[in-house]
Amino acid sequence: MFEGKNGKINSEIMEDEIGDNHIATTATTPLRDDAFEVSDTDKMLAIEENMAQILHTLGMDLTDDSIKGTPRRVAKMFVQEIFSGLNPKNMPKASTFDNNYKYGEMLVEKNITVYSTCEHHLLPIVGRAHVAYISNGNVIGLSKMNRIVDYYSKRPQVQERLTMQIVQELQRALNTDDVACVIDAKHLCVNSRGIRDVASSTVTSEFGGKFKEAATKREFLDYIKLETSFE
Ligand SMILES: Nc1nc2c(ncn2[C@@H]2O[C@H](COP(=O)(O)OP(=O)(O)OP(=O)(O)O)[C@@H](O)[C@H]2O)c(=O)[nH]1
Ligand SMILES: [Zn+2]
Repeated sequence: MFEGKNGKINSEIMEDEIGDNHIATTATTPLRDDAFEVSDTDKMLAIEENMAQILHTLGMDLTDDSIKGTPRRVAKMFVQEIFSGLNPKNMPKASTFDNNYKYGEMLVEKNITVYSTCEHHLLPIVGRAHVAYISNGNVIGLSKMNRIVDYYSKRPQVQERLTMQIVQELQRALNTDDVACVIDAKHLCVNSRGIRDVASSTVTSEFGGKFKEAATKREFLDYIKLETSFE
């Protein structure tokens, strides 16, 4: 289930396999069919070579002490850090438990830090995700929600797809449609170059199941407005 198949990975494949269970798979990362045929080590070697070529083309002296390690550093950072969510081996285990205490209200995990990378310019996307679900018999470890956000963030992304992938993965893990996500993030490609609007941020949302209903949506949006401070 962790093999690439028609450019889809991990949960995207599983989503297809459970067929008409609940949601349509729409938010898939565009990957080549042979994306998993090259090892991480070989990917890093190829990226290092290409990055050295880019810096050389820009006129940089790659024998300089300060930048001679840069191609390798960038390759390692791409594969093992900022794009590590492309490798299904890094998919967090979404441990779920029975809802023994019969908690029946929504659970909101808010202010989850998002560090992602815009796939159009390869510049950072930095912001907050707010995720909620209503249990259908299962509950999930709180930190797993943060980990799922982090995993899908560590891909070249557009914010719309990131928002939908988080919801889809939680719907799969919790076996319910009743999941929602709002992301508010700054795109450095908008803030620091191009239009250079440093003030603007982008809000995206995905509301599944009961969260499409006005009262439930309102309750979620009200919770995420709470200013929590424990200092
Ligand atoms: N929908 C969407 N667009 C994004 C996201 N991140 C970056 N973009 C936009 O992608 C677009 C790419 O447009 P292009 O015209 O091809 O690129 P560009 O010439 O660099 O555009 P400017 O940024 O306007 O200078 C830009 O408008 C970006 O702001 C995202 O997460 N979602
Ligand atoms: Zn961009």
